[in-house]
Amino acid sequence: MLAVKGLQAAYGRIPILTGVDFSLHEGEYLGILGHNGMGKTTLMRTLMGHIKATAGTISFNGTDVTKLAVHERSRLGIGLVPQGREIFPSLTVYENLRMGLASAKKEDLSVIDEVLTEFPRLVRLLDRNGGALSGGEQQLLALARCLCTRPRVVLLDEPTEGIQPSIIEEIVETLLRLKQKHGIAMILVEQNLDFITSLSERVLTIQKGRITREIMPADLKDPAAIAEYVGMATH
Ligand SMILES: Nc1ncnc2c1ncn2[C@@H]1O[C@H](COP(=O)(O)OP(=O)(O)OP(=O)(O)O)[C@@H](O)[C@H]1O
Repeated sequence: MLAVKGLQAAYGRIPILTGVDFSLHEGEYLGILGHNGMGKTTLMRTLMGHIKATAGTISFNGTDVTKLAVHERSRLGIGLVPQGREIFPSLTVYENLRMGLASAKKEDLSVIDEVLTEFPRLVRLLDRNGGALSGGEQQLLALARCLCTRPRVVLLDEPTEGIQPSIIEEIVETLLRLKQKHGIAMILVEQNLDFITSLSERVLTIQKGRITREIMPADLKDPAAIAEYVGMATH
């Protein structure tokens, strides 16, 4: 579904992605684990088109999207839930969801109702300002807003950052439901080992802007082994 080959990206003259290679299968949940500053967010933003690739290719369902604009990738079915969530704090939950329709050719409000069936917690909060939600509720809103673009692959950047464990559980359940019911594929970038292992079918590790290891599904049952591979503490 997604094939990334030799992908490079930089901030000015500073290279950050130094040759990323991986592929994602239809409907797959793929985890990417890495320490701070290893290039996870840069990778997600380059896949979405917010950062220009300096070399390499990104192909999505057979189309080369490497040079396409963000809205064009969005229309093809790539969606990003950014790190930090980027909720509009002074807009209501409903208005935030409506922003998710902005890249569509024609605004179809029924998409919001459809998406909300998977987010019962948000239905009770539709008139509340985004800024008055908890971190976990904002994360659910950011995910729901992304789904309003009707993506076939969602790029989810550090969704558990600063979020209470009880709502992390709800995010996990929501993501599993999306996979089972809608077959959406997902790339999950995380530092939370438990979260990533409970959702992913495969996990890749990233170090200094390149993929260094693929952790097989059998190994995902042993978080201690994974922690050792990536030199991380279990959460
Ligand atoms: N706008 C920018 N200008 C210059 N350098 C940047 C910029 N954004 C990030 N960097 C640098 O690029 C490197 C990779 O950053 P990136 O945010 O992709 O890492 P990350 O793996 O997502 O880290 P984290 O887990 O802390 O979010 C870091 O060294 C960071 O300081």
